[in-house]
This record gives sequence, C-alpha cells and structure tokens, in this order.
Amino acid sequence: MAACTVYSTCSVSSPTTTKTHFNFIFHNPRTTTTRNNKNRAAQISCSVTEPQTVVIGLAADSGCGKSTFMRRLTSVFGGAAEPPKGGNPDSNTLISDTTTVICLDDYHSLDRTGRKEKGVTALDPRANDFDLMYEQVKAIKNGVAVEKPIYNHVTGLLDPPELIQPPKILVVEGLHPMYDPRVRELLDFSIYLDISNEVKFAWKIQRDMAERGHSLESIKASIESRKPDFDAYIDPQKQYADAVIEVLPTQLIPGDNEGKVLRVRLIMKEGVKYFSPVYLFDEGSTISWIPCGRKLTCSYPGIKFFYGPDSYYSNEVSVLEMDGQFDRLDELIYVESHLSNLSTKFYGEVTQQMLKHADFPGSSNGTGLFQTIVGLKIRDLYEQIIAEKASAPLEAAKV
Ligand SMILES: Nc1ncnc2c1ncn2[C@@H]1O[C@H](COP(=O)(O)OP(=O)(O)OP(=O)(O)O)[C@@H](O)[C@H]1O
Ligand SMILES: O=C(CO)[C@H](O)[C@H](O)COP(=O)(O)O
Repeated sequence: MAACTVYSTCSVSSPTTTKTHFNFIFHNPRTTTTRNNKNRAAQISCSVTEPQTVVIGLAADSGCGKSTFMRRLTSVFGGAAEPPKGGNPDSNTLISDTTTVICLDDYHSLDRTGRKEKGVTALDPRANDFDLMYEQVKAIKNGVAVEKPIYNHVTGLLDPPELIQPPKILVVEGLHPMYDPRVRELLDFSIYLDISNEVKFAWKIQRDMAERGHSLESIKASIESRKPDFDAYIDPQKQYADAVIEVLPTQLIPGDNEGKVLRVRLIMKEGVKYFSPVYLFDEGSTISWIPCGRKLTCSYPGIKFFYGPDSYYSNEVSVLEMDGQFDRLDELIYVESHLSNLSTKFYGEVTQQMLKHADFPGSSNGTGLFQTIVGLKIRDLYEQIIAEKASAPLEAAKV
C-alpha cells in the first residue's frame, strides 16, 4: 500500500488505560504501536471510519466553462491552482492549498487511436475505466494517495501515472462524474454546467476558431458527431446534480441568436445536507425583479431577475435566474444586498470576487455570478463538514 497520512478515530488499550477515543495521524492505515500520555507503549488499532477529503463533482461537456469555474472556486479559498510541481507538463491536474482538481479524462481507457479504431467517442462509457475511477476517488476520499493515470490531450496518448495526495477538497471534473452510481455516491456535492446548444456553439466558435484556428465546418462537425453520445451519457447526469447552472439565449432580445446576452438559471436542489439554496427577497416566494434604475446602470437590453420554487426531474428545487448583463460590476453590490443565504463571510464578498476576476469569461452575466455563488456554497459546505467531524470525537468521548 502507498505511504499515506490517514486521520482516523482510534481505540487504545494498554495495562493502565481502558478505551479512549482520539484523533491520530499515522502513515500506514493498519495497526501501529506508539506511546500514550504516560509514555507507556500502547497498542492502537485504527479503522478509517471518517472520510477526510470532501469530494465535489463538476460535470459538463468539453468547452463549457469548467476551467473558468474551477479558477473562481479556487479563488474563493484564497489561492491559485497550479499543475503538480516537477511533474508531467501535460498533466490535467490543478493543485492549490485547499483543492486538488482532477480531470476525469485521465480515466479514458482508450487513447485517441484506440477510440478511432473502435469507432467510439470519449463520451462513450466504453472508452472510460469507471472501476479505476471509483477505486481511486474512494481511496482519496479515505485519505489514501493514488497513482492516477494521465490522458495527454496534446499527444492523445495515455502517459505514465502521477501521484495524487488526498487534499482537503477533491474536485472531480469532466464528462462523467455522476455517470457511475458508485462514484456518484462518493460525491459530497455535485454540479452540472448545462450549456444550451446555441450557446455552446457560440463559445466553441469563439475559442476554437479565434484561438485554435479551426474552421467553422470542423467545429459544426465536431459538435454534431458528439451529440448522440452527449445526449445518451452526459446530459442525463444533470438529474443527479445538487446545483445546475443552465445557460440559455436571452429572452430580452426577440429572436436573438448571437449568444452574447445570456439567460442563466441556477437550479438548486432542496433538502441537500450542508446546502441551503440562495434566495431573492423572500424564501419560497415567486419574484420577478428588474433592478435597473437609479441604483443599477443598465444599457439595452437591460437585466431581469427571477426567483421561485420549481420541480426538476421530480426533485423540489429553487431557481434563481438572471437574464442580461451588468454594465458596471461595482454596482453588483446592489443586487448582492437583495440576495440571501449567500454563505459570504462579509458584506460584499460576491461583488469583490466578481471584481477580482472581471477578465474571466462570463463576469458580466449570470454565469460568472452563479459560479461565484456556488463557489461560496462549496466553501460553506466544506466548513460545515469539517466542523461536524471535529466535534464528533468530542461527542463520542462524552458518551
Ligand atoms: N461564461 C462564459 N461566457 C462566455 N464564454 C465562455 C464562458 N465560459 C467559457 N466560455 C468560453 O468557452 C471557452 C472554454 O471555457 P473553459 O476552458 O472554462 O471550458 P472547459 O469546459 O474547461 O473546456 P475544456 O474541457 O475543453 O478544457 C472559453 O475560452 C470561452 O471562450
Ligand atoms: O471531451 C473531451 C473531454 O475534454 C475530449 O474530447 C476527450 O478527452 C478526448 O480528447 P482529445 O480531444 O484529446 O481526443
């Protein structure tokens, strides 16, 4: 077994002690011998009972804003994410003080040539190793380091593995974080970025044509060839997500097909442990709000918010919607002051985060706003889980 650091609850028995519970850090999750507080040798048998790494799933198709979301999330924790130091320069992993983001493309079981030979896309479950994905996410969640494979997007080959140490928060992002029920079960919170076809097309053109030199025809062909597998294997995962960020064309400009102004909906599942949905004005009511006027500058076509209860794949949800875009990001504070349950640590934290990353895609519309809010909710969820675990041994000791 790989060397690792495991935090767990242990029972101690020695000639002078009866059973005591305490938190202990050890480097091999079996049985070890140490000294108790009276400096006597004590046999300690430990079982890994409490998962230590909080696991977040982020699902979306390629080019739908996962990397941008990850940069916003990492920033909420106050750090920048970087690839593993001294490792494979084509690694897909990003590490910060609090978070490690692994890309599930690393569990492709077929490389680019293999997929071509077999006539399957990367979205097809047959091109992915879900057994290994499950084993490794479970191990990390339980505090055990793993040797994770690397899928090299530059060469299209499977490279030698890299060591992933258990972080405080593990984010598994990619095409299939909620596809396999065993992996899904390991997620403490899950998010789906649901980008409508029209918007996905506009973003792809912007990136792949402007930045990567692809032709319009090849972009269209790539989207079309992925669509059947996207519909079969990726899209259905949204029914399992705790939060969905849905990105649609605006309704403020009749017949708009430019994809520049967006209608963005944050769909939040009710009754999820450690997650209380954000609301506008009054929780549970239905509200339509045009904030433009004296306190918020809006040029054409303006901004419209909506909030209300709804049902999504038979689940009770709350929906917060923003159509339009901000002219002046500093005025976002006006909107922020009307939202509740934001899990901010101080007044104006959402606005501050948005201003900090004003150059990220989507900063002037609901994509940036809702990604920032979900980032704050994940921080809050993490802090609640950690606080609960910290108090668990004390409660057990009292008993
Ligand atoms: N909120 C947004 N508003 C406008 N454009 C966006 C937004 N988010 C992403 N994009 C566009 O989509 C491109 C891809 O974004 P990003 O790299 O975050 O996606 P990704 O899902 O990580 O992509 P991939 O899986 O291909 O690496 C960006 O370069 C940008 O052009
Ligand atoms: O959908 C994808 C996830 O990002 C990629 O298309 C998939 O990983 C295959 O990669 P490549 O384009 O290198 O063949």
